This record gives sequence, structure tokens and C-alpha cells, in this order.
Amino acid sequence: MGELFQVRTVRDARELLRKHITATLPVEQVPLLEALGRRLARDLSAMDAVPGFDRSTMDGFAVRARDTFGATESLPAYLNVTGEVLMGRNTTAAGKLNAGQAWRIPTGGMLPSGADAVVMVEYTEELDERTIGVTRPVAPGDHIVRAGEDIAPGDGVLSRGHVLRPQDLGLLAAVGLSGVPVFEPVRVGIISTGDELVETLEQPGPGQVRDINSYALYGQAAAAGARPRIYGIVRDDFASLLDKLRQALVECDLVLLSGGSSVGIRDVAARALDTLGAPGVLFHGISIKPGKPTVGAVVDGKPVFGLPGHPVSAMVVFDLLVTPLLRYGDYPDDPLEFPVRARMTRNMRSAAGREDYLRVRLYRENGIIFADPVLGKSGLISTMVRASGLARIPAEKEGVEAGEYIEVKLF
Ligand SMILES: Nc1nc2c(c(=O)[nH]1)N[C@H]1C(S)=C(S)[C@@H](COP(=O)(O)OP(=O)(O)OC[C@H]3O[C@@H](n4cnc5c(N)ncnc54)[C@H](O)[C@@H]3O)O[C@H]1N2
Ligand code: MOO
Repeated sequence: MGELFQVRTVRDARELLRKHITATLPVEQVPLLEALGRRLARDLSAMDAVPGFDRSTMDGFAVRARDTFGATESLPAYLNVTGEVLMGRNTTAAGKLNAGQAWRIPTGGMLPSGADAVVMVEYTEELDERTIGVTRPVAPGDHIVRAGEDIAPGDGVLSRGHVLRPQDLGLLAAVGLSGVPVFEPVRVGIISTGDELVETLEQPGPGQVRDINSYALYGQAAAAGARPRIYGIVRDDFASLLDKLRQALVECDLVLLSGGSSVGIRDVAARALDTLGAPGVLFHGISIKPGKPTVGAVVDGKPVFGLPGHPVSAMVVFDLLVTPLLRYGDYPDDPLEFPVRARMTRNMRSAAGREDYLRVRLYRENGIIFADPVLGKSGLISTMVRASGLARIPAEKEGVEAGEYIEVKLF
């Protein structure tokens, strides 16, 4: 059996899990339009240069910069208009721009050979069909994008593990990759435990409550790019829990159990996890509030979490320990995990040696972002709904005072 009842910091819990998780995800090739939010399975490099030719970034005239030196409004540089660039057309065939010449060019047009800059149309005056006066000089390279300036052939463009964003799809389209190798989404099995739980459609009797966690955790898993699946409610009993866990572990890459982590069937859950495979339970308890009675296990290389039953606690622990695994397959150091700095509206106590996570509602007043704690016990799901994010009070602090800044991650 693993290291039971030893309370861990979040960092240690992550380290232990990282050390024991060995299961890998299959790779699939998906069309570019289905790749948003997916994780790249290998490094990608560009075959083509983007753009493939020098192009103008303005409507105007392609010129040799040196022909415009010294030009002013009162003494323009006069150039002969000897050509016109058409969009999408190869200018090489149309010849070369020579000294004293200018070619009309649209934004994005291919620079003719011989030209090294573009004069914006605003800084020209048309004297007749064939002559312009340039009223402002340009330097070589002005208003043009060079071939390969965006992406050079052979450039590594995106790395394995990267979660694809809209701009990444644009870049992959630019280099002509219409399909991408991505990891299959993590299949997440969700099991709720408790004799008091009933399905959403049921009317709870006295002493009963509807199952909240299956839905909230399903939402969190889906939001993190995983493929969640609900295994329903299991009664507090070893045999049925073992059965359900066994099934979920065969069909999923990661399994979540909620409830029964503290007293109740705690030992049952831990015993079940140790029965199912090695190394079993890695830790029982993390030094955070809410979320202390969390069980972390690895069974045959796959992570299994016993999340606390209180819905807020389950969601907070999911956010800290499960989301990074689903998103990145790991616990990367993320300096932007809590990206917002906000000013506390009131004092909040916490115990040293324990990280506290506060539900906060953010608002802005006179240019300052304030964090207003949403108070309420961790059994109250409505507190999560009223909050816009989670603020962290680090373990070394004994609280935060009104006016002090804290770090917040947004939901
Ligand atoms: N004597 C102690 N009691 C408790 C302790 C403790 O240290 N000593 N820890 C408290 C803390 S903190 C938490 S968090 C909870 C953890 O409870 P469990 O993980 O053992 O879960 P349960 O006892 O089954 O449930 C707790 C609470 O949550 C409700 N619950 C559970 N599952 C769901 C669900 N799917 N949907 C909605 N609500 C759910 C359950 O009905 C209980 O009210 O223990 C404290 N107690
Ligand atoms: O962990 Mo309990 O989660 O403090 O409510």
C-alpha cells in the first residue's frame, strides 16, 4: 500500500503523481479544422517560406529607395510609372524595375525585381498617367515584407505538447499542413460515491441530495479538452466500488472518484485502489483548504483521484491536480497559472503551512481590480457560481488583509 495519511503540499503531490504516471495517449491525425484545443503529438516544422516572395504591405508604388532620397513636398522625386503589379500574379515575368521607375502595387502584391521599397500612395502626386512625384523618401525595406520573414523553410513552428490555439491553425494553414498529429483526448471516468446521492431527475427524499459533482467535474474535464464519461453513483460498498473502478480503469485514461475520501468509505476507496494495481495510493491528504482529504493514486500507470465530496473542494482539487494533466499531460511550471493581481476587499485569515484557495468575485473600480471573497462553506455550489475565480493565499502566510494584492486564476 502507498503512503497513507501523509499530508502533502500541492507541489509534492504533483511530483509524486508525475513520477508514477506512465500511461501514454494514442496519437491520431486530424484535419486542421478539428485540431483546435488539441495537443500536438510531435514537433512541426515548415516546408515552405511564408511569404514565398517579397510583398508590399501598402497600396502605393514599388521603387528603388535611393531614387526617393531627399524628396520633399516642395521638391518631389519624379519617377516614371512603367508597370503595374496585379494581385496574385508573378511579377518576374513582367521584367525588372529600373532606375527612375515606379510600379503601381497593391497591398500584398509581389515586389518587382529591382525594387526594394514601397512608397505609400498618400506620399505621391500623379502628374500624368506615366509620371508621379514622390513627396517623402523611403528607405530600403520600407513597407515590404521579405520572403520568409514570417516563417522560414525548416523553421520549427510548433512543439510537441503545444495546445493548439486559433492563431496556430492559421500558421499551420500558411505552411500548407491540412492535417496534424495530435494526442487523443484523455478519457476521464467520473464516479460519484455516497448513499445519500440521487440522480438529477429524481426528487430527493429527506436526507438525500442530487449528484452535483458528476456534472461539475464533467464540465471541468470537457473544458480542459478531455473526453469525460459519467459512470454514475456508487453506493458506499467495497464490491460495487471495486467493480465500477475496474470498469472505468479499463475504459479510461484517468479516473475520478468523489466523496468518501475523508471518513465514510475512505478506507474502502483506498483499499480498492491498492487492490486494483501498483503502486496504488500515493498520498492521502494535501495541505490545502478546501480539499484536504484528497486521495492520489496511480494504478497501472494511470492516475486515479479520490476527490473530496464537497462540491467546491472537488472542483478546487480538480483545478490544481487534474486540469494540468488533461491539458498538458504533465504539471508544467506555469508562471501564468494565477495571472490576475487583484486587491482584497477584506481581511481573510488562513493557517500557516496550508495553501488557502478563496472563491472571489472580481470587479474593477477606478482602474483597480478588486477581489471580493465569496464566503460560504465548501458544500455550497452556489458560491462557485457567484465567484469569477480562485485566489491563492500561499502556505507561508497567515492570511491577507484588505487592500493587499493577491493572485487570482479565472474560471
Ligand atoms: N470529522 C471530520 N469530518 C470531516 C472532515 C474531517 O477532517 N473530519 N473533513 C471534511 C472535509 S474538509 C471534507 S471536504 C469532507 C470530505 O468528505 P468526503 O470526501 O469523505 O465525502 P463525503 O463524506 O462522501 O461527502 C462530503 C459531503 O459532500 C457531499 N457530496 C458528496 N458527493 C457529492 C456529489 N456527487 N454531489 C453533491 N454532493 C456530494 C456529501 O453529501 C457530503 O455532504 O468531509 C468533511 N468532514
Ligand atoms: O476539504 Mo474540505 O474540502 O476543506 O471542505
